[in-house]
Amino acid sequence: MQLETVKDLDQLYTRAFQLIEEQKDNGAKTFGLATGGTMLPLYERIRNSSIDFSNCESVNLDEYVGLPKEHPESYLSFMTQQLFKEKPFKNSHLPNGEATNPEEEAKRYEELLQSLTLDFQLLGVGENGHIGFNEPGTSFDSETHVVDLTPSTRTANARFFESIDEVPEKAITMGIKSIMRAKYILLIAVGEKKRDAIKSLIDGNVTEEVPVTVLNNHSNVIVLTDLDF
Ligand SMILES: N[C@@H]1[C@@H](O)[C@H](O)[C@@H](COP(=O)(O)O)O[C@@H]1O
Repeated sequence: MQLETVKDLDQLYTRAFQLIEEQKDNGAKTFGLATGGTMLPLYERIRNSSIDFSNCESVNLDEYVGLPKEHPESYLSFMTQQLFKEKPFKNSHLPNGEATNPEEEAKRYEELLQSLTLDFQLLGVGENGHIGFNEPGTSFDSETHVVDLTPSTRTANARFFESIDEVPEKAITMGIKSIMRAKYILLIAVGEKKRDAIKSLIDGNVTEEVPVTVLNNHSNVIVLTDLDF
């Protein structure tokens, strides 16, 4: 794992953009994308650049279950607004959170992922160390599945909704194993709230209790953060 601390956020996102561009120039065709506040300045950078993804595919990590696609906080809406509208990919895939049978949908999404080669995966991290929506305790062998969101994750994400009651209770997420198949992973962690999660990652004690620590088992990970350790 390569850790890069960049104090200045403007420089941090410039570096993140540069790493994505480098991957694309090196032939990456399938990009795993992430949502969350951390990604907003990065997507803005991409929107304002001349990078062209029209020959690439994207797959997103996760989607809320039961939130209408057109809800502004669905991850499909987030991605459309922040990226796809201005920077379309040849195909963009997200789990369908409105599927009548979410378990079947998770299976379909996993099969789709396995039919692609995930060249690159962008990751944020939850305050409790979750990646995608793989909450603490998720098996490292997990593939795409339906999850019950923890109270701490629902509380953290409540800032995007009118009230916590509106935050969905379930989501479909790529599993830890699905994420670990990516050839190259870029994790971005900004702000003190992410300190405990990144500290656990750096300490190297790999445990399912802190999902992000699994990245110690991957040979091609870069962690970009504004935190000093
Ligand atoms: N499912 C997403 C994660 O993929 C993301 O990493 C996390 C952190 O979000 P933020 O960047 O807003 O802190 O939020 C959500 O739970």
